[in-house]
Amino acid sequence: MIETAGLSRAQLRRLLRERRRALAPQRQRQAARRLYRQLAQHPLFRRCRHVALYLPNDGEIDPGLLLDAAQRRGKATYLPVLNAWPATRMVFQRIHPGEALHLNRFRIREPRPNRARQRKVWTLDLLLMPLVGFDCEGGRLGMGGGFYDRSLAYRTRHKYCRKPALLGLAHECQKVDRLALASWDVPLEATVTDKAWYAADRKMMRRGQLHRDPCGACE
Ligand SMILES: Nc1nc2c(c(=O)[nH]1)N(C=O)[C@@H](CNc1ccc(C(=O)N[C@@H](CCC(=O)O)C(=O)O)cc1)CN2
Ligand SMILES: Nc1ncnc2c1ncn2[C@@H]1O[C@H](COP(=O)(O)OP(=O)(O)OP(=O)(O)O)[C@@H](O)[C@H]1O
Repeated sequence: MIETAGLSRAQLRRLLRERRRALAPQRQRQAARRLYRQLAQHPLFRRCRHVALYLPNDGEIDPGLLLDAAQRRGKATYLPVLNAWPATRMVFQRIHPGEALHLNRFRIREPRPNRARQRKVWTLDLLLMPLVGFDCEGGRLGMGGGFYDRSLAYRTRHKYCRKPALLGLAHECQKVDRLALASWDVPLEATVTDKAWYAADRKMMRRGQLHRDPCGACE
């Protein structure tokens, strides 16, 4: 496991991105299958009706099998869509199997913006987030654009809001000893890797319940 002491967020991001990009295609496929096995039968995934995922980029662990399973099971599936530059907003838009995609400004595939198919993030049940790095306490390091942080900023105002459940997805080799929380960081309920679940509240997590109380303002 990487020790973060003495490393800046930028240095850590570079190191961890190199690590995940270095995984051979066969290792990536194996990790994706293992990730699927970790999550597909978990109550948080089984019960969710509206789930946002991502299409893998830059060596990220691939949630494609979960996307297929969610669609087969009749769940509504969403992908992140960036608003046109210079806007810094990211929204979640429903995606159907076989839908045409284009490349966004970071060359990540996403659906063409269509307001009618977008859903407010706090009305989703489950958000599966791509991680660059993570710790065992819900700490998360992303690509550094602040897109997920800004989308989730409402959670710092409504601390007891439990929607959506936030699960980070990562390769095991992206685990670090400790990530300092910035004031805008929203902790994850858990991170799921190809090997294990890392949750601050393990018992609740196994039962598929979240440790937060419902927030009336956000229901
Ligand atoms: N698969 C996936 N989709 C996603 C995200 C993600 O992390 N993974 N995002 C999560 O936020 C958003 C895109 N965020 C990004 C933020 C920064 C960079 C970035 O720094 N990219 C370049 C350098 C910048 C450039 O080309 O202008 C790089 O690769 O270094 C990429 C994506 C939306 N979609
Ligand atoms: N709620 C917010 N409002 C405005 N700016 C924000 C907010 N949250 C984060 N940011 C900005 O986003 C930038 C990136 O933050 P950080 O380094 O934590 O990225 P990250 O968590 O790795 O990225 P991401 O959220 O895209 O996965 C920071 O410079 C911060 O100022």
